[in-house]
Amino acid sequence: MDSNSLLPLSVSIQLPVIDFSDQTLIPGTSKWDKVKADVRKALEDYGCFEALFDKVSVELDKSVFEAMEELFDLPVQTKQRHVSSKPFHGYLNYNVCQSFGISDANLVEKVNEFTQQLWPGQGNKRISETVHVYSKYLVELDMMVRRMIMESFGIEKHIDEHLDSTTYALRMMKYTIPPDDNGDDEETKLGLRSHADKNIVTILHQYQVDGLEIKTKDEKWIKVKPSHPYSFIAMVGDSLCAYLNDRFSSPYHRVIMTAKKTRYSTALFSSPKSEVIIDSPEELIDEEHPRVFKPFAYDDYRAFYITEAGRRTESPLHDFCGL
Ligand SMILES: O=C(O)CCC(=O)C(=O)O
Ligand SMILES: [Fe+2]
Repeated sequence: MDSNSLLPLSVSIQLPVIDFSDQTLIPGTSKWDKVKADVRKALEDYGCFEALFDKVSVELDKSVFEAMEELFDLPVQTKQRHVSSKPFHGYLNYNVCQSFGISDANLVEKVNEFTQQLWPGQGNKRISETVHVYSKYLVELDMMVRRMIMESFGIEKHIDEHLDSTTYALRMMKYTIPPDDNGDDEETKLGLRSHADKNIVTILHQYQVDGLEIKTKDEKWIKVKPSHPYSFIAMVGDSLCAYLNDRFSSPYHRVIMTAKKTRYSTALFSSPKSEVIIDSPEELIDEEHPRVFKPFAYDDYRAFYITEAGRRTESPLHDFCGL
């Protein structure tokens, strides 16, 4: 059940912490294989894990934070100039959460288009560079994780095609402090409602202020307490679960604003390109693992998700394309 309205008590436990910082972490090494086994186990157990990744330096992290402060401080009419035809991209403002969703944030010209929308004529070179470099590093992390996942299932021959089948978007989010709630109305602390991501992999990062919660397989909400201020949460989305013939489940997660502090976060999403049909490789289909989903296009799945039926169901993926 999607328990938005009930907000049961959550517990603090540590997600598995996996270190991607090592420069010698390269495919084919024993270190790589060890990390790969940890990734597989964590994703089977939780659908997500905490990643340490020092390519994003303390300075870069600070620049991203400052860029977000500057962007969200712009007048609302300016922020609304960032528009997109894609759902959940562009500038959004819903309840306590505002967000900028930048398509193809790993491509410098696309980030420039974003800052040109906000500062017509001149753009903002500093913010463009910050967003672009940050996104490029997070893409590296996403690619390592996906490569490891595919190797762990013995589907190496599909890696290049799979990595090439996605695009990347960066979402920057600001959650303001919810209005006072008379103490017992938990629902007013909801920053982002419970959902599972629809894409391939999401790399989340929160700035100092906690709030992310993840639902475990036994239906307990875990408050995510990163072990390190610069770590990331890597999480699988429905499209990857479908591609892997249901070997992983995408975790339900939400944001609860209990800290009474403004919260900033970022999310890098890898998502299937529009023309790609998501279809499990035949290596993952056998007697023990019969085919679970019909092949589908991501855009059609997203279109289903924003319908009333898609929003209401607890298992949109199964309802949309389950066999
Ligand atoms: O702000 C966060 O930590 C979570 C964001 C999220 O789950 C999303 O954008 O899909
Ligand atoms: Fe999410």
